[in-house]
Amino acid sequence: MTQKIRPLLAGNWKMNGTRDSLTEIKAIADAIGEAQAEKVEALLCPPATLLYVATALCDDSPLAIGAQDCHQHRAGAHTGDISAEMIADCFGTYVIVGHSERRRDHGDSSELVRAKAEAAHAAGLTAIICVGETAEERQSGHTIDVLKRQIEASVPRGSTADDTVIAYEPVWAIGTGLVPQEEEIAAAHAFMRADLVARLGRTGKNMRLLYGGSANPANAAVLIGIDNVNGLLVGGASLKSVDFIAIYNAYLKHTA
Ligand SMILES: O=C[C@H](O)COP(=O)(O)O
Repeated sequence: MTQKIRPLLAGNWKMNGTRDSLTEIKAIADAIGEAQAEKVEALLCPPATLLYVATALCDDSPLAIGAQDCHQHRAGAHTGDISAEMIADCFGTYVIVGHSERRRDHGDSSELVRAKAEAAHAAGLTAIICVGETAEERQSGHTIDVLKRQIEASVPRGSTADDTVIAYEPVWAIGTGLVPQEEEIAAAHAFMRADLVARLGRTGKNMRLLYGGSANPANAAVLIGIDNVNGLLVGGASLKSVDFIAIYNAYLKHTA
């Protein structure tokens, strides 16, 4: 049976944010009540330097806090990395893996992304696994092939709708102000839904599929109304509490 999917609004701060920015996190945490969060889950992924203090700030709020990447191993000689266990130890509950900026800047392959997602699951975290095509891949008509390949290689076989979220982020839409046509997003999400159902059965029906790429308060209402879009992964517009809260309120309105 397909259950009602609780949407997820996730903010990814990327390499932005210092202690001064904690006021933004606090403002978001204060704006979201338990009753609202039952309708639309909210998550912020600040840089690792703010993780622990951010979870402490959100102690009385349903705002979830997550990290932007994790190492595939539990511990060891990996200078500069953090493990999924460390994220859980800081009371983080989510981790983004396979973001295109990690794939581009650090050469994360889909196989490595799967190992990271498995590490996240082992630590009790929910993994947000990012997939998406480049501009060249879209122009050459390979969008669906790319999504198929990335999902096949990046999503662990035993994934569940509770421990895994898939984020469709066309690389060319990230931070550019460019957003795909509604039909293009709908087609990508319909493909991902069918592919996940074929791979995972009922789990695939209930897994949340986020859209990410230049989402903002002005276009959020349209994006969240697209079939099989169960949430947004927001970069730039998550840095200011007023923008993130505006998107969150648009989501609440949509679910009312
Ligand atoms: O993780 C977030 C995405 O990369 C989207 O970033 P953006 O909203 O700044 O385009």
